[in-house]
Amino acid sequence: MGGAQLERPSGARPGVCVRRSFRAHAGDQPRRPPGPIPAPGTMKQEPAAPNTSPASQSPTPSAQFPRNDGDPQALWIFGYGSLVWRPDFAYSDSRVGFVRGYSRRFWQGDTFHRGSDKMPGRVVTLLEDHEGCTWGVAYQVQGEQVSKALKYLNVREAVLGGYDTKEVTFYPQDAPDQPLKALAYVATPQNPGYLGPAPEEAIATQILACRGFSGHNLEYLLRLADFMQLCGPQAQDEHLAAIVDAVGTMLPCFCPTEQALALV
Ligand SMILES: N[C@@H](CCC(=O)N[C@@H](CS)C(=O)NCC(=O)O)C(=O)O
Repeated sequence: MGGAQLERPSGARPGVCVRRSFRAHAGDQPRRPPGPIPAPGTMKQEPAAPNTSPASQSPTPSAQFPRNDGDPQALWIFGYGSLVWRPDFAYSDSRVGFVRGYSRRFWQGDTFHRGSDKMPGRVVTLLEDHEGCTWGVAYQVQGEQVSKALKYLNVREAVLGGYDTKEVTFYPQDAPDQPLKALAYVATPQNPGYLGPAPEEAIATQILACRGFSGHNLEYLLRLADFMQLCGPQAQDEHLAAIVDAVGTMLPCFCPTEQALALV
């Protein structure tokens, strides 16, 4: 099942989360992710099944069950990496928006989905950052969707990915004055797959070289860059853009010129 089929945002956005202070990168140039890659599949939205109490849900590894007004039995799940384009669980509603106080970093190793034991790929996690802002998609699950989603994500994110759960405050892009409590999957430095910081050029090299059961690590990077492009110019992620930039610089080395391909 595909992931986010997001409508390209139109016009100015009421909900803007812009860094309070721009941290220039050495040799910083205006950067743009590459042109759009084939859009991900359509989102799967199903009518919610009758409510079941969250107490009967499979336990989340650590965060409490974030409750919101309205339907306290519903759960919002915040995705900021592959969940943005491939949630692969049934949900009732979805919103594009952001969380404050976190920055997204390609600092988590992945030996299953986008890498192997010998060549771990790099996927994203959230880094606590007072000035940070991370854009993504929040999915609302209700009724029996809750236990199914948590059970699925526990395997995909926690067991296979090393992620733990954390409660975050999500600001919908079109209603930032009505924030929602949501569950996010975050890879902390204590998990065995954590790789931590590296120069963005080194991260780009690793991404170009790795693939796993869910596909190439480059697809993971470019689908995320495509999502950020859809969010509009106010959604900045300098770390992501720097890695995409570095990949663009290196790709010619991986793509022989016509001359090199000329038959002798
Ligand atoms: N928890 C983040 C990152 C999730 C993520 O990328 N997790 C990896 C596990 S290592 C995954 O599910 N990959 C599936 C894929 O690459 O298609 C999110 O909310 O999107």
